[in-house]
Amino acid sequence: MKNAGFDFSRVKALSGSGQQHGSVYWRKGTNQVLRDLHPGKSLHELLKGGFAVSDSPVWMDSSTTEQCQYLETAVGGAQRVADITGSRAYERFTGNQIAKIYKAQPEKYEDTERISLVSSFAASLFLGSYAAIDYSDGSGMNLMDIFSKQWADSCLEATAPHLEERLGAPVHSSAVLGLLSPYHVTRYGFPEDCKVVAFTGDNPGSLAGMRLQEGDIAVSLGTSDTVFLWIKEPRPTVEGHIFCNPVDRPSYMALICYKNGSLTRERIRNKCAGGSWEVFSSVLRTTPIGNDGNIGIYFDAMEITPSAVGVHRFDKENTKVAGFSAQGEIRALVEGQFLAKRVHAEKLGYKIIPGTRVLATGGASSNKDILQVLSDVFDAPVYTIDVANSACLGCGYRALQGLVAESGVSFAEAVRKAPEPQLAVTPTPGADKVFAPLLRRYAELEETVLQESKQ
Ligand SMILES: Nc1ncnc2c1ncn2[C@@H]1O[C@H](COP(=O)(O)OP(=O)(O)O)[C@@H](O)[C@H]1O
Ligand SMILES: O=C(CO)[C@@H](O)[C@H](O)COP(=O)(O)O
Repeated sequence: MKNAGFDFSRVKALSGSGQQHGSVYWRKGTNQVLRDLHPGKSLHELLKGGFAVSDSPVWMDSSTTEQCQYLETAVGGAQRVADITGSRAYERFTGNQIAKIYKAQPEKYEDTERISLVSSFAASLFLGSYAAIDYSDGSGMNLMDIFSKQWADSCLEATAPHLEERLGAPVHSSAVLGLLSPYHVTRYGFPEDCKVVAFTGDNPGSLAGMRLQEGDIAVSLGTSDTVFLWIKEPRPTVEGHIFCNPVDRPSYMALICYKNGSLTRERIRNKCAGGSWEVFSSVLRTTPIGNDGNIGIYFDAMEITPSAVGVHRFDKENTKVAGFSAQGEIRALVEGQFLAKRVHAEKLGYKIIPGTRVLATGGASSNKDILQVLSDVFDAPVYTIDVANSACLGCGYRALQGLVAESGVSFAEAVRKAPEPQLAVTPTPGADKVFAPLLRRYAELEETVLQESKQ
């Protein structure tokens, strides 16, 4: 940005977002290094000795089943963990990752002064000291009570010793953390009074960027696929997650995450469409809605929702088949992925009503033919915003909100001049009748696959 001539002197506040659940382990003494950053040197050079753990775990890690089982047993069961933290114990959630590091590498845990999420790590670089974790991203750790918004003692105790001091107190997501570090003021020409607003997770950032309203459903088609909703009265269950809402303090967001998103679409594109999104799209345009009753469930990697693995194909009689034609495979994949999302969102209490909008974001939301299937399965219009990177845009909006939040201005008022989402596609007439029986069948077939996976 500096090379491109960006005028940093006009920046009043900044915020940001990071991939959820990942964790960074700062070595003892590094807070002082952050305070004394020399503007003549790069951050890479200054901080290269600053980490107790060199390979930070990210959300795709699923090696902590043992820690999850321990947490659920210690706290009183899966539903009890969900009642407190918004989610039952999940492998990628940060608390379980911390527990594994404590067990496998106790000397590294001992050498850790502070544990950040990816979001609060990035905020720390701008703040020039350890930045607090915000309530919304903090909800993805299996450590925070999402109702009292404090770390939950029972979860801390089951995770690792002296953890609270390594986490620091969480803050609300529009909190001003402090002024930008002098390092950036000198190096880039930011004003001295530029404020750093709490950073948050990529999905909460997207909720802000899409300006989600109650009643909307957002579908993010990034590396992971996620579905999220704005909710007022959360009832955590053992499926899906409840996070604190990043833009409205009394509200919450529900989130369902799928590991087999774009990477699985890319695999089928490579196998059945010669590696071309154009060919993949043309197949979606020319194959029949409902795929002649054929349904596919594609879990290349162990799925999160539900916890099952493998590729499962069924014909219109629900009989397992070994394969589909290349065209049938592409349609089965995309329809199956969206049938799953609607079935799971409805299980969480979501109702598709007249006026429902589906807001799509993430890399694959640039593909109109994929969005058409989404619209047909949900029987609702799909909207997109100008930029696919809604998490980033949302954090620009949240920086603005942070400047005015203390004077009681709501997020909606703060961003009222921002462009509205644009209508991308509407449902194909008659698609609702095709998908009504397929939704029931998908739910039953998924249950069968889940039971088989448990054997
Ligand atoms: N035209 C397209 N059709 C379908 N998927 C696409 C298209 N262009 C990009 N993608 C997918 O978008 C994904 C990246 O999305 P992005 O939101 O940038 O990821 P992340 O969630 O990691 O930030 C890629 O994995 C790619 O498969
Ligand atoms: O684990 C989750 C949400 O709970 C993921 O959605 C991550 O937040 C990262 O997603 P990508 O940006 O890699 O799609």
